[in-house]
Amino acid sequence: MIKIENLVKRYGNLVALDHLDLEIAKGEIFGLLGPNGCGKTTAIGCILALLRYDKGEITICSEKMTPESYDLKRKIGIVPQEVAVFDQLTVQENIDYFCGLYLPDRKKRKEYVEDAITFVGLNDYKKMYPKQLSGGLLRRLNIACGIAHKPEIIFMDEPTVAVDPQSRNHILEGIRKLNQTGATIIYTSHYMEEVEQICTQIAILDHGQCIAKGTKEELKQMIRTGEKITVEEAALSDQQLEHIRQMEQVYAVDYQEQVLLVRFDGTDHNIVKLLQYLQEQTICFGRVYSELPTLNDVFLEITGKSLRD
Ligand SMILES: Nc1ncnc2c1ncn2[C@@H]1O[C@H](COP(=O)(O)OP(=O)(O)OP(=O)(O)O)[C@@H](O)[C@H]1O
Repeated sequence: MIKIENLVKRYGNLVALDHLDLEIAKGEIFGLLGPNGCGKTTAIGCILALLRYDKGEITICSEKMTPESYDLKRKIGIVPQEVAVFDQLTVQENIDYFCGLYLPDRKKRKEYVEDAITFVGLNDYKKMYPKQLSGGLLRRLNIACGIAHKPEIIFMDEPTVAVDPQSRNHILEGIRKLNQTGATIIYTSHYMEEVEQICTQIAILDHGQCIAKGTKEELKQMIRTGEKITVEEAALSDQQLEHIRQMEQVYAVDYQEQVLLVRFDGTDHNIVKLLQYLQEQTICFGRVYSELPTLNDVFLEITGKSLRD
């Protein structure tokens, strides 16, 4: 549905997109995940022909996207990172205005605007002005303005930044529902938990390049970490740490301020083996917990740094 080939975008000397290749199939919730400044917003700007680029090819529904591609634009909804609404219009009027850019038919528009208001849960606020809304409700209005014309493809650029947990869950649930009604969603975020929660395909970006792509399961299979076990308040000698390093399936051991973190290749029986060893050595310890790899581990293993850095 969307194909990006060899895309290069420079801002002066800075290469924001460095030969980026991506393909987004119809029906996906496609996550563009990466740290701040990796090029997510720039990629969206280029796809939507809002930004000129230096090199590459972008097609949407097999058509080249240009600033004049009005038929294509009607199929697309955009929820920008910064809330972009008119302060002098009410919630309802704002949604009607944005919907009207694509849908001239007034009667149909009235119905679509009502649907959008219900969809984002702003029924009690439709006569209010943006300045009267909380940050979370404003974000919901931003979404309603982007999706009211029922687009087939929706771009959402970090829609949950600075949003309270209740609105955040409402937004994530809404994205799933939009997808279930047939929309293809392109969702950018630097929150790996959200991307894991809702995205059916994920591309991890770093320095304007796609460093890995696949489903979350596929991405996690690309890395060595199978399981991470943390043991708190454990007093260990250097020799004991060395024994743990030598244990089967262990490939990395980190020990700081009495917190032991052991990474295992596989997922089988690791906790039992580790606890057995600690007991044999009569080592006292506090809380013990096991975690499966996250998308942050994928990013960490590929780039050597954390998504949160
Ligand atoms: N108009 C601009 N002029 C110069 N540099 C820019 C401009 N817009 C973005 N950049 C730079 O290009 C790189 C990519 O920025 P971009 O906003 O696309 O990243 P992002 O992944 O969307 O980050 P964020 O999550 O912070 O929005 C960054 O280094 C940024 O500083």
